[in-house]
Amino acid sequence: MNNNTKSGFVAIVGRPNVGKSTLLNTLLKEKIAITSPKPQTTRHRISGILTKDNYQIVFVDTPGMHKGKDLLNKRIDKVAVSTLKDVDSIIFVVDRKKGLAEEHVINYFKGLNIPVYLVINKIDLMKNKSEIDEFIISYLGSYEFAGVYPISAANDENIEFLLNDVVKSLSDGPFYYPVEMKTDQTNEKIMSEFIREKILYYTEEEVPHATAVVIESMDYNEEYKTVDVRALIIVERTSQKIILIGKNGEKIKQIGTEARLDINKKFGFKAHLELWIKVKKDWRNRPNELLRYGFDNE
Ligand SMILES: Nc1nc2c(ncn2[C@@H]2O[C@H](COP(=O)(O)OP(=O)(O)OP(=O)(O)O)[C@@H](O)[C@H]2O)c(=O)[nH]1
Repeated sequence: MNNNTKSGFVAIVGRPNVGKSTLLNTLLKEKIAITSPKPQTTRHRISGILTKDNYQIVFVDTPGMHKGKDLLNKRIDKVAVSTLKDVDSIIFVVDRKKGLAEEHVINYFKGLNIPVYLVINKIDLMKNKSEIDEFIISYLGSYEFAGVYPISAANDENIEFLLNDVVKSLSDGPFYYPVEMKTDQTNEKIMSEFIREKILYYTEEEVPHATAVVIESMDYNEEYKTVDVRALIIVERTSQKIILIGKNGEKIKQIGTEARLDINKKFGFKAHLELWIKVKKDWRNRPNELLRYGFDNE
């Protein structure tokens, strides 16, 4: 490490489903945040750490901000907002022209006095340059952005322009984390998120958002390079449990198999995964249950 280092915290914010977690994974060139085509995949604050010779950026991937009604959604919004007060700059990700939802997020930038980079994501889905220009124009005038970056997070397109500018706005200072560290999430958290990602992928309608996953135990065997994981999947109703189990238990088996493969790849251990499903009525509106599943007032 040299003595002229720069470092800082950068929040990635935006509406649900715009591609924040995909961008984080692309910036880090590693999967640390789960993604899915369903809105509101990310529920917690996740840090991804990018360290190069002379700089370290701690990216904070926030849950998608929107005006939700239940207690869980209110907490998620609160997490995102409190994050903004603690960072050096903000990457604001959008995937459509400005509407009320985007206004809702932009309102939180006012008075912060830090650079906000406007990222127009998913340009691979746009027809031509004039469509991209229309997007940009819809945002001009609503806030003085430090820069505008049309990108494709999924295809790793134009990311370097954004990264270069983010690096320029870092302050001189020491690194916050050891150089080899890529995330501040615990192994339990990463595993439970891998399981939740498969649930999001394989279920529809109300099931994905009525689900929480908790790792109950995790036993490593260093000699044989194996890990026994026991995970609890919480749902709100018996009908949701039945959907998750699937015909002849096929759905839960598929979820378990795919999550296990992700865990093997990430940790280099051979995982044995035991999944249990439990019904907890209305857990998303019960403060004690939220605490138990890791949704504290972080
Ligand atoms: N075509 C295309 N799809 C993308 C791109 N970036 C992300 N996506 C897709 O958009 C969906 C949402 O991506 P996420 O990264 O989970 O979005 P998010 O903003 O983190 O979502 P929340 O966790 O709900 O806040 C996924 O299906 C991604 O594959 C992109 O550049 N192009």
